[in-house]
Amino acid sequence: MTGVLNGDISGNTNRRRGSPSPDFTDDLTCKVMLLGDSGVGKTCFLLQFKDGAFLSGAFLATVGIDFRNKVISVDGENVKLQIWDTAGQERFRSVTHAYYRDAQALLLLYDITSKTSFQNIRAWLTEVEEYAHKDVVLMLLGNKNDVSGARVIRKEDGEALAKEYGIPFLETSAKTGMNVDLAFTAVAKELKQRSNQQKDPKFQIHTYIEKQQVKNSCCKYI
Ligand SMILES: Nc1nc2c(ncn2[C@@H]2O[C@H](COP(=O)(O)OP(=O)(O)OP(=O)(O)O)[C@@H](O)[C@H]2O)c(=O)[nH]1
Repeated sequence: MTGVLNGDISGNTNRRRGSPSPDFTDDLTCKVMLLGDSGVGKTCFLLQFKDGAFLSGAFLATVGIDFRNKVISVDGENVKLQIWDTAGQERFRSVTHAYYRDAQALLLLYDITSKTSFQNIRAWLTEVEEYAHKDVVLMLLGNKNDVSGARVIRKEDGEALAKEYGIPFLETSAKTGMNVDLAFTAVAKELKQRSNQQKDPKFQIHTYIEKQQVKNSCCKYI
């Protein structure tokens, strides 16, 4: 929705290019990239997480790539998420490819009201395989789950596709905020765990997401 065309705006001038490892300064810094077709809701998803706000109204496609930072507390430690919002439009693809290599996590979004955006997920995963680091943390997100009347992709279809690729899956809504924090927290926990294996070696992103979803659905009825 917003957008600037940036060069290296990471601020991490001393990082080796191509390394997927999180940075170790005072806090852990992790680069997370949002991917998916134009209009699936990447910018709104980021703004909901960053500011707790939803921008409805006219849709303005992202130009190139944009980023926002947010520090969250994970198990008592600060994790700085540097979140890159990419343009979904095909014409910016060569710009965004250049950034894949530095990302430690990729959130791949489709729109549950758009069959094309779901069908294109396989193509996005091929790009991920080609341009991202092999150890990147990946998550599939079916966004716009608030628009139940216009749904064309069943939750089971999203789950099945994610299972086929062995990646975690969530349905989300950038409008209501449903599972937005959970997606980023799960990624931050996974990256933190990778940075310090001894502390919580048993952490499993799939299990964490499943447990949190059960917890959230139980809380609705309390
Ligand atoms: N109902 C509903 N609408 C959403 C949601 N997320 C985004 N939208 C709407 O979908 C449209 C596209 O959202 P954006 O966030 O700009 O999409 P994008 O993926 O960033 O698009 P590009 O920048 O072109 O890649 C906007 O009109 C948003 O208001 C959601 O969760 N629910």
